[in-house]
Amino acid sequence: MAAGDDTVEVFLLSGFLGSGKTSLIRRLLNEPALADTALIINEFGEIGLDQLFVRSAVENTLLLENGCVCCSIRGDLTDTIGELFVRAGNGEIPAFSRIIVETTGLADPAPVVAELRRLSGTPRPVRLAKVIVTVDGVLGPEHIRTCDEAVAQIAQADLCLITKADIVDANIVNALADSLRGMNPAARVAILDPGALDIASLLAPEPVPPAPPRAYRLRQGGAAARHRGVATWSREVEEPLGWAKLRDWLDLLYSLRAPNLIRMKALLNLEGAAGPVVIHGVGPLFGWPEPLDSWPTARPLSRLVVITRNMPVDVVGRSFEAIVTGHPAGVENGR
Ligand SMILES: Nc1nc2c(ncn2[C@@H]2O[C@H](COP(=O)(O)OP(=O)(O)OP(=O)(O)O)[C@@H](O)[C@H]2O)c(=O)[nH]1
Repeated sequence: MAAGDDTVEVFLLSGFLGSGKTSLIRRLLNEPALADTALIINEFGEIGLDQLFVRSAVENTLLLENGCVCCSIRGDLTDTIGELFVRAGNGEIPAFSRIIVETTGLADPAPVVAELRRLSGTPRPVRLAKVIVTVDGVLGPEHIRTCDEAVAQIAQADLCLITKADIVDANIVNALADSLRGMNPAARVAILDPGALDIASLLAPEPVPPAPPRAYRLRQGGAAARHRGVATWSREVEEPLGWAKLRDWLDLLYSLRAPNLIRMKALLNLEGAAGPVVIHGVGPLFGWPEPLDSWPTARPLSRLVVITRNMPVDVVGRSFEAIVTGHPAGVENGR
């Protein structure tokens, strides 16, 4: 917020599925300097998980549900920002001076930017401060090559932030940075430091763009509202799940369908585990299961989300029921 000004700054955080948006938010919200931040999370799929992973900000967090902010729920963002003001006014949530909006990993930020610029009538002025786009240091080049959504996000960025530089060769990161500068010369390109966060640099206004963005062509003619071939399967399970069966299911899914699996995330209530366990799949890559200290849900509960492209999503649900829960194949449990 500028000195002497009660303007609320909005930071729009976009970036392809699994590129590190939620991880960055978790780090940002651990910073005392950002305590006065409200968070709006938009997730693809019917069961949201990210809000559970951002525990420290939970009281200041609102979800944008029912679809992707760039296509199906335009206008809802305006309403959600209004709701933040109402809740802060009622004392239901702490006062805030900045808002971070996390889009889905498939969102085209352009219509969201347009909506934020049109925003009026709020109790305090609201101003879009900048668009930050996370770019996956490992899979970014592949996303740029194959996914219009990733290209549209980079094109809208004021700041492109390369993540996962801690697990990629520096030459690959530098080549990715060069290609981002080529795609959007108006954006600053930075590499996210896996150690200390440079908050000032992340949140500071970006300098005047050195050159207008170069025209670029999307392979399918645009990203917003298209998300072609994308489908989501999500499932909640009350009873604890067996890790061996889950692993068998994941092995089967990933050995047969890896190219079609663009994102998988799960909060798991595993038999014999002391607490919740989180697993992430980003493209064909799978991370180690990560234990959480405590349940972010009211009671232990597994939540799984799988996002696919160009594959019938019922395959995911049927194989899950057959291998993991033992319910007969074809029972409609997925949502
Ligand atoms: N090594 C490493 N892993 C990272 C980094 N950032 C994110 N990850 C991992 O990448 C996976 C996906 O990270 P998220 O933060 O959930 O990605 P996201 O962009 O919020 O994902 P969606 O909400 O599905 O779009 C997780 O396993 C993270 O731990 C990073 O800078 N370095």
